[in-house]
Amino acid sequence: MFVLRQCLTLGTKSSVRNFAAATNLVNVKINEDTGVVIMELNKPPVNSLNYELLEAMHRTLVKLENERCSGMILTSSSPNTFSAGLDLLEMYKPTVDKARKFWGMLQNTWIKLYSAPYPTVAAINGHSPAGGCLLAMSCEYRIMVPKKKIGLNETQLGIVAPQWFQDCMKNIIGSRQAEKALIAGTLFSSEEAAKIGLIDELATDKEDLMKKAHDFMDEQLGLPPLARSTVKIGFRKDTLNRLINSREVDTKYFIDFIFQPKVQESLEMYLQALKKK
Ligand SMILES: CCCCCCCCCCC/C=C/C(=O)SCCNC(=O)CCNC(=O)[C@H](O)C(C)(C)COP(=O)(O)OP(=O)(O)OC[C@H]1O[C@@H](n2cnc3c(N)ncnc32)[C@H](O)[C@@H]1OP(=O)(O)O
Repeated sequence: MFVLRQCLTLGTKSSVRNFAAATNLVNVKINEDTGVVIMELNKPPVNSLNYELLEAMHRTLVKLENERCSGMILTSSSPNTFSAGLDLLEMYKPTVDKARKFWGMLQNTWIKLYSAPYPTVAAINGHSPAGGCLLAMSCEYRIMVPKKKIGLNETQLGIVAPQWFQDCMKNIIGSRQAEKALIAGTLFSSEEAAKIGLIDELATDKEDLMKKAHDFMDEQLGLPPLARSTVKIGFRKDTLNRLINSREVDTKYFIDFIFQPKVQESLEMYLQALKKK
């Protein structure tokens, strides 16, 4: 398998097909021999998750259900950032309809990614705060380049990581560590994240990152797929059902929360600080 993959990546046998996407917000390539898909987020400069990017991801995940997808590696085309998390402009002075549509698409995308039956790896090639961390945590395995930041930092911005974001973290690093990290809104360095198990492996550089992601994929492809996915979904179903059974309430929390004047003030100040950087 390793030799086959090397041949493919070195281009001696080109069986990698671009996956026709309706937008260029995600680049999707499928290796027709192995069925492994690379989904690269491509919304410069920092892959902030707005409605359009989430919709492109969601559409891809739906499409993959009908393709011979054996596994998916999620990464980013940005040189420095995996994803900057939710697009703050979606939460700053939106209309109720726009905010509702945005949140619904975030929920849709997360449900698809978290419940994907095939193996999923986050190849985290840059910073991954808040919603970026959620995407990474929704994959089964996380590998990260050195000296970047990852975590659910919402508290530091005066907002709150929703229950399902929190559940994902708890499932990975345990309740005590998650409680501390969520209350403080900690952004961990890649090295710290590896120590507490928020990421599974540290890569030395981007090349090593993709090699390690393919290595993990090769291991998983050696397992009986039905048994593999049944165990995966068994572990994830409580977290999934908690959101699926309360989507409307979760949306109402979001809307009520972001329309508070204090929250809008915090968002405005944070956006200004980011622009001034
Ligand atoms: C009872 C229960 C109640 C529940 C209620 C729920 C309430 C709401 C829940 C909301 C959950 C929120 C989740 C989120 O994901 S919020 C977003 C958090 N993200 C961040 O804090 C990251 C911010 N960005 C950065 O720190 C840096 O940009 C980064 C380290 C990622 C990259 O740094 P770099 O130096 O490379 O790039 P710049 O900072 O110069 O940024 C480039 C431009 O991009 C703009 N930018 C950055 N991040 C965002 C973003 N998240 N959204 C929109 N725009 C962003 C930045 O302003 C720069 O723009 P300009 O080029 O125009 O200056």
